[in-house]
Amino acid sequence: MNDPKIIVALDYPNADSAMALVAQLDPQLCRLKVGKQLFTAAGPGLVESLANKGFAVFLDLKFHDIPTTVALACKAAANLGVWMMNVHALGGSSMLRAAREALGESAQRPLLIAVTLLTSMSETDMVEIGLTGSPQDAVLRLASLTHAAGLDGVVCSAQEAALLKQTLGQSFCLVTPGIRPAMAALGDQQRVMTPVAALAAGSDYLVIGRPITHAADPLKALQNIHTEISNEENP
Ligand SMILES: O=C(O)c1cc(=O)[nH]c(=O)n1[C@@H]1O[C@H](COP(=O)(O)O)[C@@H](O)[C@H]1O
Repeated sequence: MNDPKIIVALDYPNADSAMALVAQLDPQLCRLKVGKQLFTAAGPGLVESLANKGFAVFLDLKFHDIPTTVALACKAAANLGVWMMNVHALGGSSMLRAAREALGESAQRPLLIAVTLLTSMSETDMVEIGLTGSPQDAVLRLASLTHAAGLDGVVCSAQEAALLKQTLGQSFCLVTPGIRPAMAALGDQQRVMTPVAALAAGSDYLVIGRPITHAADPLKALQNIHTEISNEENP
């Protein structure tokens, strides 16, 4: 498979534990996501070494700050050779545009996406922070803002994927965490979907962490999901 749909979330406390998993994985089968925990513990050197091993790396640091700071952070991330990075759409239009402009127009630039509403958030959580309307309303509003600012796509729940593809077009990239194979534990995720259902709904890439990294046999868990997806795509 040349365009792996699965992004394995490397939510590990240090480089050694992350690399122990990565040693079992194949860049033809999955991409990798480095988030706040691992990046803070292991630093940019780890990101570069994953990229040098041939993995497409999604640097998930969810930048959210004043426009100039975010633009400079995006430039620094691009210099690490990542495939994709993200910012928070809640940072607003000026921040989103500054982030996008910082990456320039080269064909080799990383994809830039924005987090809409975290998949861990329920309607009750939204009310607490003053967001009115349904999760779908908030995601559509933030994704439209992101689209208008010229970004490549959003992170959203697969539950919102069909609506976003319909409204913002097929080429707007949808990256969906909150993926749970049937019977898997939900953990802190609220708005979840199975891998096959998420792709059918319009997800372009599936971010999967604990169902793979906490499995007794992580490689087998990845292969099982991969097979399930491939069977659905090529029946
Ligand atoms: O930006 C993300 O990747 C992200 C956004 C979001 O709304 N929800 C979400 O779960 N994530 C990330 O996706 C991964 C999900 O991991 P699991 O819940 O273990 O599959 C974690 O690394 C989260 O940081």
